[in-house]
Amino acid sequence: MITLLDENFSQLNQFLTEKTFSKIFILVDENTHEYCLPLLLGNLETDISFEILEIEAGEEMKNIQTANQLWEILTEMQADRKALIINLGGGVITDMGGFVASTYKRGIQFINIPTTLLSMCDASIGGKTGIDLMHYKNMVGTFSFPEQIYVYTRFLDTLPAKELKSGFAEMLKHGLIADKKHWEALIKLQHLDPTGIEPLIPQSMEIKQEVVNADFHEKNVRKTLNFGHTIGHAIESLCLQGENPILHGEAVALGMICESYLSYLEGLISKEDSDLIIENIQRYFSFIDLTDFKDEDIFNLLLNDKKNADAKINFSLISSIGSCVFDYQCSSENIQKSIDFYKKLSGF
Ligand SMILES: NC(=O)c1ccc[n+]([C@@H]2O[C@H](COP(=O)([O-])OP(=O)(O)OC[C@H]3O[C@@H](n4cnc5c(N)ncnc54)[C@H](O)[C@@H]3O)[C@@H](O)[C@H]2O)c1
Ligand SMILES: O=C(O)C(=O)C[C@@H](O)[C@H](O)[C@H](O)COP(=O)(O)O
Ligand SMILES: [Zn+2]
Repeated sequence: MITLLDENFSQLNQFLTEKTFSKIFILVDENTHEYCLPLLLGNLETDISFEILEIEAGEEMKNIQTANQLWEILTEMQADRKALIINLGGGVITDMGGFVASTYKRGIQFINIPTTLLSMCDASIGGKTGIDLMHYKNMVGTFSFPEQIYVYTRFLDTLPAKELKSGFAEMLKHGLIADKKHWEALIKLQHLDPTGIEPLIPQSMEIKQEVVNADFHEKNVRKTLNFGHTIGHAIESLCLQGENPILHGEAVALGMICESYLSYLEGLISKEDSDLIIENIQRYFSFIDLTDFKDEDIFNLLLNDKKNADAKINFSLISSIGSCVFDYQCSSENIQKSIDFYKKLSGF
């Protein structure tokens, strides 16, 4: 289902020839419109008519208002159940487009063409679609697989460095939860650029795909993909409410620092491993200033995490580099200590 596209996009053209779609809707944001759509259209060979749907770029757009606008446009354009949505973009586009497709007329088909590192390695794979609600991350959504995922890594050539780094955080996560060798190969990279990262992308895609295949609906092992996200999502949500939103990968990097330290505090990993993980994440990611956030607000967000059950916060924690436990409950004292640890380390 994941295909690495050749330079003529022939696998995509073949797919469109074999199917009988009534119409194609290509969802882009302003940047993927400018940098990625020309390449797609230059290679697209199909008799099926298509429309371009463009939204503004950014996490702030991943909400019900945008979804509503897209449902309305599809309705006005009389999209029927044989219509196809092509999501051309990063995780915001694949999450949003997948959500709109999987709910419009109770579900039409969609394919993902990821254009960021983060969406290539993570967001386009696994069928989690959704939108944010009141700044709570991904609160409304569906589990719906795309028909196809087409990956073309040349899209990374125009991706801003900050966005490349954001995707790298999810790759580090894949190594930490499932594959020590992958982690070691990733941290060998001194500078992050598409050429250095590209050979490591297939392994990250494979880790994600394998976990999803084992537990599509996140009843058990899929929760490991959420390592770093319990605290990460809480901070990402708080930042989204303020003047300085941070990127998802930046939040995950912060979350992985706190949750690695928490893994140590809970006796799951040694201090040496915790230090090694944290030092390496720090090499790539600058610290985020948490001084404006109240601990109470962080804890309130943690209490709404999707992995929780029976009013208990369930963490996914590292049990060694390359393995992860889930549904792990920690003392409030240790959770607080892990946040204090980050604050102290960051020096703000
Ligand atoms: N569904 C999942 O499994 C999953 C997994 C991880 C993250 N996510 C979600 O993904 C989102 C983050 O995704 P993202 O980091 O891709 O963000 P994004 O979609 O906002 O893209 C990042 C930025 O890069 C621009 N861009 C995209 N491709 C480009 C290209 N080739 N050249 C130049 N600019 C380009 C975009 O316009 C945007 O400004 C978050 O909402 C996160 O919650 C979902
Ligand atoms: O695919 C998954 O499962 C993940 O947890 C991957 C995460 O990187 C991603 O950020 C996902 O959107 C988080 O999902 P959520 O259920 O915690 O909102
Ligand atoms: Zn993530």
